[in-house]
Amino acid sequence: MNCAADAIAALRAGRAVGVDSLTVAAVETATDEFLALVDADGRASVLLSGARAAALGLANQRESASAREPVLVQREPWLDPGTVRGLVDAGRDFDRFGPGPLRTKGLTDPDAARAALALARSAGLMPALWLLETDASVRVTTAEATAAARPAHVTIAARAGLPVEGLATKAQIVAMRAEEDGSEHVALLVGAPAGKAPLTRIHSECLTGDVFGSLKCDCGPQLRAALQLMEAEGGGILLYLRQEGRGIGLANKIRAYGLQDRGLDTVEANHRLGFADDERDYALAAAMLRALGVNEVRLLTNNPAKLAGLEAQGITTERVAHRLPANPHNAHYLNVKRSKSGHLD
Ligand SMILES: Nc1nc2c(ncn2[C@@H]2O[C@H](COP(=O)(O)OP(=O)(O)OP(=O)(O)O)[C@@H](O)[C@H]2O)c(=O)[nH]1
Ligand SMILES: [Zn+2]
Repeated sequence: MNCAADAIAALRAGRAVGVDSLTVAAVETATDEFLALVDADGRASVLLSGARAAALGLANQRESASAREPVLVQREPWLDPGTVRGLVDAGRDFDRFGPGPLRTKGLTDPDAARAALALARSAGLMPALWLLETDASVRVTTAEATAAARPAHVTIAARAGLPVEGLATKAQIVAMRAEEDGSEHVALLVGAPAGKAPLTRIHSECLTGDVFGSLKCDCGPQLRAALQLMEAEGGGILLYLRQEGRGIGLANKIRAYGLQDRGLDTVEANHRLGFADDERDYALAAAMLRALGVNEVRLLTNNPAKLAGLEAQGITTERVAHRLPANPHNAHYLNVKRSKSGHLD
């Protein structure tokens, strides 16, 4: 039984989840009816990520608080569920002055709190949770929830041939499942990836760019160019990781786009939502390569974190630059990635 997958589904469905000593429910999905049942007298406090607390000006209220540490907001009589939903939603920051004054309080189990927030991110929800005083039927341990946020073990679920538009070479698609959270990821083997270090691309899911051709990023052109380069070499490996929005999930990425419409850049928008600039991790990519019998790659990327991430997992990695021409919509985004996120030229 995969407890973390159960817990992720429960958070999405607006139900309570136990993470060791804590019981939480997502602010985004818990309804008034549910809260009336589990928190009849309105005592549940509100757990925020450190980054979101910082955006609300709350991070420095306690000695130990830093942008990375979870922060617990004390419940006040005027802090009704609707007000809390507005407070945790960064898209509402521009509408009005926030309610207040808010006060933080100490956490009894910061590790479980951090793990519970990681679970909300795995569920693709805002990083904001009700801290309830009831029991939950779905329970995970801090260790299970933490591992689910950074899956590192895969099993091959299925494989088949796949004809791909624009490729004369045969491709094979291999579906893999992460053991920690049950998430599904894909490897596309183009031609015959031969030699000791095959040409490889680690591609993070971008529904808007990959499928709809969004011009806000460079994902679609990078994906297609990578396949062409692999074909030209006679073979290569594309790992398609379900790390939408640099690991914050689809709805949160679209929230980030909404904030970018208001003038924030790609990094500022993630912080305002309560996330780190980049929530991805590449242990899973390394595990997928190992499952394919590959220990050494030439990696198409401009992102040093991908190189470091694979090297840290013992995959020997050489970089092959992968820069595509900018367009008027993504030029600023690509500049910010270079100046703030350390992307290489
Ligand atoms: N949170 C967030 N995610 C974004 C944004 N734009 C694109 N993404 C996501 O960023 C990921 C791709 O990251 P990139 O930085 O383009 O590329 P990279 O994978 O880090 O590095 P390269 O290997 O050099 O392409 C995908 O998961 C996209 O969904 C944005 O403005 N905000
Ligand atoms: Zn993209």
